[in-house]
Amino acid sequence: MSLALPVIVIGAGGHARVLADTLLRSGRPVLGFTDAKAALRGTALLGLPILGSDEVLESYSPREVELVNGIGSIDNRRPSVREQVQETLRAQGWRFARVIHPSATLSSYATLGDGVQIMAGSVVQCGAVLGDGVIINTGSIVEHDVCVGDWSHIAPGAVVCGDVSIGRFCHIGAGVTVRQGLSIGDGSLVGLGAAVVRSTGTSSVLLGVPARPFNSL
Ligand SMILES: CC(=O)SCCNC(=O)CCNC(=O)[C@H](O)C(C)(C)COP(=O)(O)OP(=O)(O)OC[C@H]1O[C@@H](n2cnc3c(N)ncnc32)[C@H](O)[C@@H]1OP(=O)(O)O
Repeated sequence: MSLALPVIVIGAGGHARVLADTLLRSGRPVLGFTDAKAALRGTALLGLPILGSDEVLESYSPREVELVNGIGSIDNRRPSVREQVQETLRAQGWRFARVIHPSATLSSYATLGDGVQIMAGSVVQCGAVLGDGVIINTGSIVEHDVCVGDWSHIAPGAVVCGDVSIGRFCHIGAGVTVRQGLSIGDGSLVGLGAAVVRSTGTSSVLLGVPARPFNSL
């Protein structure tokens, strides 16, 4: 992957704007955003054009441009639009760039999947393994040897202590704390502010301090 290639951000919502802002701050050229809403075509965000729907990508070559997935995720619903869009475009030959904010502290001994996004002020410590499409959002902490599975989102201000294993397609809500050494199963949702003190199985919904399973969401 060439870091010098310009990028197009897929989507034009809040997450997309934060990513574009981060890319510009990193000195990466951004050509603009895609968005399916026809009315937005030709308008601008952060001084960058909304180019049109994803069909506009036909005018560009994957050899000359990379993509950034600007579609956020706020829950554990599957299939997520974020994942579907990226996998569809990847199958067409597009590469998804990683986005790492210059203020993030990222260990050289962490392992990053395709299209990982590490936002402002976050910390990822040595031995961490982040899967494809993972978001480490603003000001969150991913401690040593944590594994975060593909398409999971660590929301702003969450703290994941050492040796935790988080499955694929999980949402770890804003301000959550996860005790060291625990496992959180694939497809789980931890509501904002929770303190996770026990491991959980797949598709769990956990709320509160200490976090308890919640079955009616
Ligand atoms: C950059 C960004 O902004 S990234 C986004 C970061 N945001 C997050 O991480 C938010 C994660 N989402 C949450 O925590 C949500 O509150 C959810 C998913 C747990 C629940 O959302 P909804 O399904 O809309 O549920 P709703 O708000 O209707 O609440 C249902 C019940 O659960 C309670 N509840 C909701 N969230 C929580 C929570 N985090 N902890 C404890 N109780 C909660 C509500 O009080 C309500 O209880 P009631 O029925 O007794 O009144």
